[in-house]
Amino acid sequence: MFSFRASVIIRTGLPVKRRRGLATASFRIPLIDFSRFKTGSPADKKSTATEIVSAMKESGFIYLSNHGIPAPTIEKAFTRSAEFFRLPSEVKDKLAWEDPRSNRGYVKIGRERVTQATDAAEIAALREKAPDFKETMEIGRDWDSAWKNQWPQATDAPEFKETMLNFFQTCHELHVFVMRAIATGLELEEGFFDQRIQEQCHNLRLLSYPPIKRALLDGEGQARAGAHSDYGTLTLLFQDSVGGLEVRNPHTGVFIPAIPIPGTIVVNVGDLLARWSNDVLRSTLHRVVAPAARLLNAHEAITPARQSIAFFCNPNFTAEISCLPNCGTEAKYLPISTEAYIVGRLAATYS
Ligand SMILES: O=C(O)CCC(=O)C(=O)O
Ligand SMILES: [Fe+2]
Repeated sequence: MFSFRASVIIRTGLPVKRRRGLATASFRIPLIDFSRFKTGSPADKKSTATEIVSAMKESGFIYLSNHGIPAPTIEKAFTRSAEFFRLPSEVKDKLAWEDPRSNRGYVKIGRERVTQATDAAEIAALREKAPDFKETMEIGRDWDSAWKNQWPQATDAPEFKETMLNFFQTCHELHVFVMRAIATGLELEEGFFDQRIQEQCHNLRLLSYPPIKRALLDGEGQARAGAHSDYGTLTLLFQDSVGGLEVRNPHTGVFIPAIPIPGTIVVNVGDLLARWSNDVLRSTLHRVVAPAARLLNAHEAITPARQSIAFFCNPNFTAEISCLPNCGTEAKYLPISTEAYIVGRLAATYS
């Protein structure tokens, strides 16, 4: 599955005019060996944390290698996810996503339109004109007292539930480590975030981008997933070898491919962590476009199917998100609870 050639750093090298002269806008998504933080010497640990935080200040995106999640665990999650999406529509539709407060269930193609627009009418018009060409399955913590996951029957999707619950837990644990690295890199106490993220208010999203005719993706504003930022602290993104994820260089506005690198996880900062850090850390726009299409015949081309899994990490829903220490002297934003922020964003993007 993960068979693409690896490349470590992406640079656009485009010149950009800054207030004080001309600078080269290099845009990097660095590849960071996370074992140096988890098991390295104190000096290795500190330098890795600093490297992560500087990348999160600059591009908001990193590739993490040696992250500790075994390849077979990821492969199993991809296999079970693919099996789920192959179920008949009638079966999946019975598990439909219903409420942004729950944010659980199956989202069929066209129901979500990720965007930076905030006006509900504008988003509805975009969804009508250029919906996202993807279907997703959203999974939350399974022990929530108010909201229940929408599990398929075990007879329809054997081992789906167990696999996804294990994967959820595994991703949560990695998230805790990455947040420790961020705390260290921000010169906070290493465990600063631990108590603020332990309730696992996260969202595991399985994504399936079906093969589609190239012509359908050629419309204005049309992408497999429109340009957007994520909402929470961090996103852990697992992608197959097809490609299509692009990240916007904030200095030039140019989107550049975040090509799949075998064995790595793409980690990006979400809006809530950017807000928490008073915009010291950057939540960067990204999108999914269709990779090169295969010709069906002389007139039509088809893009290959793509699969990815995003683990959207959130602080505890009741956590108050207000300017972190060491992130400027003046808070740019009013304090807000995680829940108020996330539910507000989700309510605007779904039909
Ligand atoms: O599928 C991908 O590679 C990215 C998906 C994504 O950015 C999202 O769901 O927020
Ligand atoms: Fe995203």
